[in-house]
Amino acid sequence: MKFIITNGKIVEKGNTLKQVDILVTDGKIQAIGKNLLAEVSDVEKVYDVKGALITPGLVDLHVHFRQPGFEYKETIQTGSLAAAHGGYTTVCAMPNLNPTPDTPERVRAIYDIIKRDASVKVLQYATITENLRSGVLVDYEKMVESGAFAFSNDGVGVQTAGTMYLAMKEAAKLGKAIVAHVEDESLMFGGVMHKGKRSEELGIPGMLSVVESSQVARDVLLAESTGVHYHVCHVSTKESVRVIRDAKRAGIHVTCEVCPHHLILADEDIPEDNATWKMNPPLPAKEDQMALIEGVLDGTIDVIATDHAPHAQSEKVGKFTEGAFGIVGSENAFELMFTHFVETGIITLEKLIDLMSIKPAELFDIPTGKLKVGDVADIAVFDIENEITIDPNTFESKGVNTPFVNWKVKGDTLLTFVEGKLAWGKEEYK
Ligand SMILES: NC(=O)N[C@@H](CC(=O)O)C(=O)O
Ligand SMILES: [Zn+2]
Ligand SMILES: [Zn+2]
Repeated sequence: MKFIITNGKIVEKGNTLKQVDILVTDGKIQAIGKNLLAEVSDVEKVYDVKGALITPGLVDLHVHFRQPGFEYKETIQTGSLAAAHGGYTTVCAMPNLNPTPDTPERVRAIYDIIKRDASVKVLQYATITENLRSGVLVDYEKMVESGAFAFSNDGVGVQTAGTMYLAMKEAAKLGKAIVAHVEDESLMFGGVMHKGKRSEELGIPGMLSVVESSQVARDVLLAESTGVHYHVCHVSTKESVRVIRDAKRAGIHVTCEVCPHHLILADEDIPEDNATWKMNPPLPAKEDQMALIEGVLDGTIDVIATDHAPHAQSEKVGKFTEGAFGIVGSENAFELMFTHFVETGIITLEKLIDLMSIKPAELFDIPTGKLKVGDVADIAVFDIENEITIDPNTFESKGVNTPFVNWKVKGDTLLTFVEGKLAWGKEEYK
């Protein structure tokens, strides 16, 4: 298959936009240049994107696809199509499933579904411990042999230092990362939103920041001791940012991600006691949000990940204490970040592409196209001119649980190609 994307814009080093055409042949980028249409024959399809932005396909280190076990919330098919709709070409799926991928057979069974159903490249995490909650480590070597991408107990924190230490030793031996959901359950005291002025006003049980940050502090020292690549999921507090900054200065191999919702919303934006705004970690205080932005700017925070966490509507209605933790993220992450961080001048478009595509792939050695001649054609095309309104009716995900309904954004996805195959395309391009 040979096709051309014409009249696109790419971002070059130094954040300059350049108008180009891209020629894709047999899944690879064959040429990037001007007027390619005039030079090339036997092109089977031309996508005229009329000045839209072309980026390397986005890479999401953190999604929940709910299969097996919770297919009513999402499946590998719907979740991966949602990812493609968001411009993602590679995503990493968390293991809080039923059964959890804690044996090689279970990991392989998930890859069988991925092969059959997925629209984008899906990499599956194995659990750190059997069944997430047990203190028993999985067989790290066998899990890696079966294709496990890295190790995470996302959804549940590793409660004892001893278990985390032994897990890190095993992962380090194999050169694999420990990707940590940091949550000390002994400090939860029933909290369901960030503890502060807003939780008091709303009368909702508050969660202390040390629930997260005390485990980050513990874990960076364990990472130093074991030499593992330690990656912190969904960092949300100023104390975590400070500890990670210090750990990086000390030469510890720690990386971390932040979610768009923690950068864009704070606890004071929660209008009422409604589980729409409930996620873990919770929407932080304004000063945490400022520290997260500072962390992105100074490189303490390495990447943006969505933590796409679909739930059924019936699980998200009602009060904070009643609803499930989590919001969907794949389909709006780029447009929210573009609108609230690039258009406002907080970061450059080049930096956003780095945070959402280049850096996550680099940190985890994920083979993916970077929009260079010879690379696999992992490509996303976004309309950054026209404003749209976020409407869950347009979602490919089964989950519509988002607090961003009716928000006006720019950066709507037009096309997503995975290894040269159209994974998602707006009606007019099909
Ligand atoms: N983020 C959430 O609020 N929920 C996630 C679990 C997690 O990411 O910790 C989920 O699986 O629903
Ligand atoms: Zn988590
Ligand atoms: Zn998660």
